Amino acid sequence: MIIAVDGPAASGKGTVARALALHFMLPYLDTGLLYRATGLQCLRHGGDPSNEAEAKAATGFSDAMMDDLEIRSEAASRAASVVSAHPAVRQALLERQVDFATQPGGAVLDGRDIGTVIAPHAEAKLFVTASPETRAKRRFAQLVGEGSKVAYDHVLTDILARDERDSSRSAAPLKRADDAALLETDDLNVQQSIAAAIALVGGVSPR
Ligand SMILES: Nc1ncnc2c1ncn2[C@@H]1O[C@H](COP(=O)(O)OP(=O)(O)O)[C@@H](O)[C@H]1O
Ligand SMILES: Nc1ccn([C@@H]2O[C@H](COP(=O)(O)OP(=O)(O)O)[C@@H](O)[C@H]2O)c(=O)n1
Repeated sequence: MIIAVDGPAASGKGTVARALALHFMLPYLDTGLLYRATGLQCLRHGGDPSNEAEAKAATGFSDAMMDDLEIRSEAASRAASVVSAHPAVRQALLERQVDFATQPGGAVLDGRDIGTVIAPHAEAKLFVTASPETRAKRRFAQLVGEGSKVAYDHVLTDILARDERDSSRSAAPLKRADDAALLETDDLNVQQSIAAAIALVGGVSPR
């Protein structure tokens, strides 16, 4: 079974996707890491994330980059959202994601375009969301917990800017697939979100 989990920044899609992978015993890929690694590599090489050729060159990052602690930084988040708007970057990262999704036995992937582009035939699709303020509070708490010195207002501004960029780009914009179940997590805690996701996926009939 392929499970596609999409949604905006800090909606809880990674939390839900990891729990689904554990529950259904499937391998899991956080596709945001691929765009974050590209953005970070571009910055480290002195490139401009808004330049398509320089961003595409950065898709040749080494796997170790995905374990780099800086990948979760605000700078890497912003760079990821900028490089991800380039069709050449999305194309360069496509095969790796499709191969992961179509491996025997299935997989869980989370991102922005899993249900629409990477795995349009996924058996189960979830679109996880919450208000920008809820998401900013969660990301703020997460960053503070990791020792970052960030201001809440800055996190909210960053989330709103990423929402706008991710939704308005022409290449694979953030968009709920027509057949994706909506999971609104504003009024749910982590355990409740996970339980709701498992119930939604458990209720789908095989294609
Ligand atoms: N339903 C929820 N209620 C409260 N906090 C949550 C919920 N889901 C996720 N979180 C927390 O919010 C933060 C962002 O969640 P994460 O799953 O990384 O989001 P995303 O993958 O969408 O960016 C994490 O610290 C996570 O523990
Ligand atoms: N499948 C994906 C995953 C991420 N991305 C981009 O990569 C950025 C970082 O993704 P992420 O999932 O790690 O970010 P969070 O939602 O965890 O904050 C997003 O803002 C998107 O611009 C994308 O375009 N397509």
